[in-house]
Amino acid sequence: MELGKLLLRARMMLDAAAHATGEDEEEEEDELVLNLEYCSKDNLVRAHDQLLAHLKPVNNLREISAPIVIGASEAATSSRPLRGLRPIHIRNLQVNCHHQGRVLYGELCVEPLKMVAVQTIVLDEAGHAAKLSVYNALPNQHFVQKMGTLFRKGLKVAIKEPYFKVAMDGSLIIRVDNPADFVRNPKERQGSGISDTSAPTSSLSPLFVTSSSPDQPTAVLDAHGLRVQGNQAFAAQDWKEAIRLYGDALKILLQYKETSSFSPSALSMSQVTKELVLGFSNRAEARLRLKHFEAAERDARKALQLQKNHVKSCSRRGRALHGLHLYKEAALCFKIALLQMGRGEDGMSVKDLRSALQASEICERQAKTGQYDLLKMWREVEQGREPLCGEYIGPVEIGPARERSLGRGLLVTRDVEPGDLLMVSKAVAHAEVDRSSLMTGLSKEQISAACTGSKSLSPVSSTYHDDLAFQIVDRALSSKRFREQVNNLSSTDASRVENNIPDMDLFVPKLSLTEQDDAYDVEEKVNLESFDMESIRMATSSNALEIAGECCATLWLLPSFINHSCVPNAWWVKLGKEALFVRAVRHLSKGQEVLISYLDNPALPLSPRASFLQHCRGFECRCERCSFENTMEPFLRFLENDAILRFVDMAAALEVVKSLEWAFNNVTSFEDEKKKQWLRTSYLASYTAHLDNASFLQTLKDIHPLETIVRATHETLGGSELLLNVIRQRVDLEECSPYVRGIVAGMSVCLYGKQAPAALTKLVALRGSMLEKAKFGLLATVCAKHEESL
Ligand SMILES: C[S@@+](CC[C@H](N)C(=O)[O-])C[C@H]1O[C@@H](n2cnc3c(N)ncnc32)[C@H](O)[C@@H]1O
Repeated sequence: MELGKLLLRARMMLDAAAHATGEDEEEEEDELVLNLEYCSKDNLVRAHDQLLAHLKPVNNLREISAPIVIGASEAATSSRPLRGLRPIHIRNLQVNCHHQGRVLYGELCVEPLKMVAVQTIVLDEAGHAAKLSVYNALPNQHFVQKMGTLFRKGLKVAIKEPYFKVAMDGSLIIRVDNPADFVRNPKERQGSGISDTSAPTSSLSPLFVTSSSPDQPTAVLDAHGLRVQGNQAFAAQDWKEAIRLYGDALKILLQYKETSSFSPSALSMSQVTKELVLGFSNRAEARLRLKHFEAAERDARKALQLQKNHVKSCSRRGRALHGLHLYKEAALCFKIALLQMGRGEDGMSVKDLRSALQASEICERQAKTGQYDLLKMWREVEQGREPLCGEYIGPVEIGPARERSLGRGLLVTRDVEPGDLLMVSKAVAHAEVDRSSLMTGLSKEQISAACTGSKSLSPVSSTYHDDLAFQIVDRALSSKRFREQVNNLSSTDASRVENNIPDMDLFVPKLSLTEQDDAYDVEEKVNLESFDMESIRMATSSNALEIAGECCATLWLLPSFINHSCVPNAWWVKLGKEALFVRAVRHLSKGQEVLISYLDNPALPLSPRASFLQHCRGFECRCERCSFENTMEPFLRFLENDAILRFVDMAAALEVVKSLEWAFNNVTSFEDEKKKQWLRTSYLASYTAHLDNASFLQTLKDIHPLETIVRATHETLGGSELLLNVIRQRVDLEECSPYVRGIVAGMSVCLYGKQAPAALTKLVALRGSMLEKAKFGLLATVCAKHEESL
């Protein structure tokens, strides 16, 4: 006790002296030394040997089963590579200090003894000694038996970022919590004397390569330490760090296995195998959290190859296969896991496994039949839950776009009817921004652009795309198949990819068991030449769907081949965060290209449509509606000038409608019936502004406003959730003509597929109220802010 106090006092005096002279820590080192009496080898060794003699019977009997203090570390653990750590001597250690960026090189100079931790003494190259306690180093009886070898007298060691402290008995010790910080036979210090630490190291973990002939316990011990650290990172939800640490542990074990294959010791190999199973299985779980399904599946499969009854790995493989839309295979894994349950494996719940199995079976049915209970699913979304939804690929394939310059497109492989489901796709990346942050710092211009729907609502649009790109790159680094899928998406210029029509097989769920993928795990060598961050960012900004009303952007793979048109023949509806339903809204003949509107609201005039596509998707639309409206630009500009306040000014809206209807009767270029419908759709907001205004309806009685706009919208867009909602709120459908009721029913089928009429009416009502809450709620907030700022 006295020894420690004395030493502390000496330390404090030296600290105070150093502060008084204003020296910085780097230069203090040579003056600030411990009282050398307390790091004399002879004193420490004598005391240690006495204790060892006293405890010898116990240590010899190897009966010590003191608890392993995993995770109970007082000091931050390090396990940084040796390369880059600067050497430090015992005499320069500071009490209660974790010497970051430093490494202590030395040699063990006593036989170890086992208390809660392994106790030994380290002698540094300057001839000073210190007590050393290594925790968590003997995780089970097997290691306890090997203690004499693992901590043998004379062993050269390196202690990374040493933590020097006063022990419970008042003596000073170096405490190591993470066994990976205790390096045996460090390569960098095989010479003698302190030199700088720039010795080259291989790309493999320094823990492994530093052992010139890796003995098994050393390898397993180091790997175990890294896995424990991986578990700590996992508990802190640092999935990427956990993956890295588990990966380092696996590298050590795999290399050991390879080099020791000629002289396997049964016991040590089973230890290595056990560590490998846990390493692969835990890494699979961390990868599942990041939705890196390909790599997670691979890890869980490897764990199962080593131990086929490992229930956790089986369940993890099931979850990964489910994420890859291989529902049948996933269900099989859950069934096997359920069969294996209760045979010694803990930490798994039968209930969870059963519900995972049920989920995969439901998705399997959906994926096979294309039948979904939409009402149930939407209700779940309304309650904030992500509905169970399997991916479905219907009658579609990738092919050349109808216009060469548009590159590739998605074509139907058979005739389809309005309302037929073409596909249900699950997102590969999703990014959201917090609405409150969105509202602060918006300029007036951004607010009015948001009100007209002409631009991304968000001034942080680029944040979405960065976020999406990071998610994609991370997953792609661990999967060749995913890399290929992403590499095949168009970047902003579709014409560059016009001749590259990828095989549909690449986008159909399939298990990739290629050796090459496995090599990425071990070597971490990924060819990034055609896969840099910038091209991924381009691909996300040109393919992700940005939904202003929900403050989010999402990327799907196969739907990314669908080109845009302001007169679409298909419609997509996002259900929850991840599922995208694509339906035909017209009859399409086999081989015809599927065209969708990328706009959240395509019932807008030319200029906001063009501005949105340019701003958010980076292209100028060449569809027939835009081409026509471009030729009418001067007239339309005149309308927009008049209608600048059309969202708040009823009179202006009426003027727009009157001018258009006048032009349809008097200007020859507007005679074509189809073009009239396009323009009415472009000015839908002006028409609907007066839907429940009797005098307006009277003024335009010649054109029957309601009939006119439902027909125009149906013919131009197929369906519009916005219009259906306006009608639901402001018009009594029972009192409308059968013609209007027929078109409204037709639009509902286009949007939600063929359903019983009662289910369709409920769906329209449910979606209407949800849209109001989400999109109109947000727009109302933006408009209120706009009014405030006026
Ligand atoms: C999501 S991708 C569609 C698939 C793309 N054509 C391909 O080959 O991969 C979007 C890109 O297609 C092109 N594109 C789609 N619709 C277009 C349209 N109506 N007018 C002009 N370019 C269009 C643009 O280059 C846009 O950036």
